Amino acid sequence: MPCSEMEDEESRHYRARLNHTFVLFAMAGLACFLLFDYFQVPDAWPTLWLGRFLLLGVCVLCVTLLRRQPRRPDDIALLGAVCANLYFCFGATMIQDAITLSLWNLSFSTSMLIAMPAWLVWGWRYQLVSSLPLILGYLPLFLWLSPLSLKDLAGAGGAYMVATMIMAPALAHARSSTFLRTVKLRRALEVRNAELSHMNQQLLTQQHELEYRANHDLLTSLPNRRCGLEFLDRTLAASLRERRCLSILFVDVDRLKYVNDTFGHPQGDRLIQLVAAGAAQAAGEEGMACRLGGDEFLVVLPGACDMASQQAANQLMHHLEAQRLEEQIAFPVEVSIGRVTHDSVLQGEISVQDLIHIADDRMYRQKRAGRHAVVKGSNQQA
Ligand SMILES: Nc1nc2c(ncn2[C@@H]2O[C@H](COP(=O)(O)OP(=O)(O)OP(=O)(O)O)[C@@H](O)[C@H]2O)c(=O)[nH]1
Repeated sequence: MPCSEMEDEESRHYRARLNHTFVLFAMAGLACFLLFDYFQVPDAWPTLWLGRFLLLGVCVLCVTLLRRQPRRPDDIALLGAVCANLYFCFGATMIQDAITLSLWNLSFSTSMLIAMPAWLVWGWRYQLVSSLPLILGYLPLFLWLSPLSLKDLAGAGGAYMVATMIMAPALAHARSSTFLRTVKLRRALEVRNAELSHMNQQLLTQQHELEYRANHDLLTSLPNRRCGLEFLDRTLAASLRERRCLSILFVDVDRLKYVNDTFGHPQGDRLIQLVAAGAAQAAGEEGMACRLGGDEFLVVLPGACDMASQQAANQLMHHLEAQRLEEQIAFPVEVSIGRVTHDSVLQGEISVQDLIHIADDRMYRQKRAGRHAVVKGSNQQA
């Protein structure tokens, strides 16, 4: 829905609500003045009451129509206001004394001056149309039907009434333009807020993507070197503190260059991905496998002593062999693994660098010894 239409829609709903409240208030006011008619205009109260009840009927009709969310709620309120002002003109002609006429005039003028601009959001034209019966009808009717003179009328709030008729449209205009400006600003604010939250969402998505890229290797989706070493650092510290075992596997793909050169780089990539999947599986739920770079991987096994780490290494080798057979891969899917287990109870402190260095060394020893195997042991066996 275009912005301007939404603005109209919102403004209309708001106007309908205000008009509805205003008519209810007007009804309460009309009912309260029944006693005024009875005591202050004893000769004509039945006629005034008849008029008041007719007017209350019109108000009920207005309320009913306003509740149906009409397209032009101001027109309905205008109908009520015109009828009320007509009644006011006729009622004034039935009053016999100047004091009561003053009260009558003041009550209506005040409601026009204060109540209407306070409750309704009318442009000056509507306000003017509503006042037309007063402007055009009051004086002729008064001169024709009232027993009082023009002098009495002048002393009974006549000047105040004239001032009211001039000021009411001006007040209505000021109120209406402020209201429309507020609606427009609120709508603009909502649109801007929606844009900002959309942009925020996009930024969050981008931030997550950047975080992922900063911590992961895109070819294998494994954590990258930095992330893996951070994990090892934390895990080693926890193992030393809790006096638990910790094992790592330094995994290097065998003959990747040969696979690249003979079967092409995509197959080389595939080999790397196969090893990565195997390493992740061997790491299990508690551990972590990361790609250190090129064809090197690190598997961190928290809590794994010698036997468990040997099992993990074997699991990796078997996984690769099984994959090769299952997918009928023509090139070798093999790795050399340098395995280190550190038992903090028996061996005390060790640094991450030393741990990796030992594992790396063992892996190279295996390479030199003919590849595709695990060099095993605790770090003291190095
Ligand atoms: N396809 C592919 N090749 C890579 C990637 N990263 C590194 N390489 C290649 O992997 C090869 C690694 O060579 P080497 O270190 O000699 O290792 P190798 O050929 O596996 O030999 P050994 O480790 O001795 O068995 C190099 O030719 C690199 O260009 C990669 O992401 N994809």
